Amino acid sequence: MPTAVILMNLGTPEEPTAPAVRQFLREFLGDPRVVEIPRPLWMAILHGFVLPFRPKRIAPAYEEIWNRGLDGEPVEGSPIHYYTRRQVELLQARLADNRPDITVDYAMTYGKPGLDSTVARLRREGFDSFLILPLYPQYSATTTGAIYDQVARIYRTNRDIPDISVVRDYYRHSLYIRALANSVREHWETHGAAEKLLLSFHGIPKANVRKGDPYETQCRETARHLAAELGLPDDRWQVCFQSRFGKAEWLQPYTDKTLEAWGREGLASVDVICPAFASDCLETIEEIAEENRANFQRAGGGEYRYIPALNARPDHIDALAAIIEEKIPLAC
Ligand SMILES: C=CC1=C(C)c2cc3[nH]c(cc4nc(cc5[nH]c(cc1n2)c(C)c5CCC(=O)O)C(CCC(=O)O)=C4C)c(C)c3C=C
Ligand SMILES: [Fe+2]
Ligand SMILES: [Fe+2]
Repeated sequence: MPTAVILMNLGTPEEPTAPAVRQFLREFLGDPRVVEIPRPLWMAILHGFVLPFRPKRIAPAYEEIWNRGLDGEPVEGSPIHYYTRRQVELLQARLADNRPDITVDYAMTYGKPGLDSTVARLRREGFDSFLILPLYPQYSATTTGAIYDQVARIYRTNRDIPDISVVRDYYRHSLYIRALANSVREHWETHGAAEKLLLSFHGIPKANVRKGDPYETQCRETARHLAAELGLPDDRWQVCFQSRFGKAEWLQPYTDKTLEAWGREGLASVDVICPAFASDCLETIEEIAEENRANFQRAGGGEYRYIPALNARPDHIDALAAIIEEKIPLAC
């Protein structure tokens, strides 16, 4: 049976302007999976304090990365959108020979194109079987959980329900770990290995983990597998969590505080990798490759090198293809 694979990523504003960022944040931060503060209180905060101010502050950061990836690499539009589309093209080409039964497409959890409209279009094209591959190696209710909600909405609003399955996580898939390890080794071959490897994962509130979100465990396991694959001793690497939002306590140690402390201690060099991001985006390019570099060096640190996300690397495409083929066995 022909199956449509839908890669899903977080999403991004339509353009790098305050109104477009506001529209994106309204949808994203309005999702109860993302912010679990009681609804009436959060709606008052979101509409009274966040949406009037944050878009104006964040739009210039989007402007910085728009049409430019890492080190000014030319990309079209927002990097997360660009790399997700590249992954679709490369996966389709990679699967073309062996798996003509599989078509690859994409959707964003927030912003465009949405899952509803992508599934509706593919159904008009004749697909009734779907595999959704969230580009989040580590499951969190705040990301992958939100995608399950959108699938549930499709079930709820269709009479003739399509067959949809979702890849819950792939944080310990051997080809994902191998692709991460290859990217670090290649980086070391070019630049030499830094004193420390910092593995920076997107954070979530600590309370979410206390209530049962397995994200932290999966991040720490990813890190252990990667360090083992690299043969890196425990004193050479550290897990941290970035992109804290709001006043509540998030997973620790925080990436920015750790880098500032290492800078103050005079660390001569650090390599930084972000294994939770399948594609470079605002949070890796602007926050990690630029802002945290400046903070580390201002505090007294030495060389700071960001190792790009797996993006369009052939070994990343191989890993995604293997995950898909394991979920959609060839019909005999
Ligand atoms: C407010 C709560 C947030 C949670 C929880 C959260 C979890 C989370 N996010 C990602 C991946 C990405 N987040 C990105 C941007 C982003 N994230 C938040 C907030 C939370 N994220 C905000 C408000 C923003 C927008 C930028 C800003 O205003 O600071 C992005 C980048 C999107 C882009 O356009 O490039 C990604 C990717 C993960 C993996 C995760 C939990 C595991
Ligand atoms: Fe986020
Ligand atoms: Fe950020």
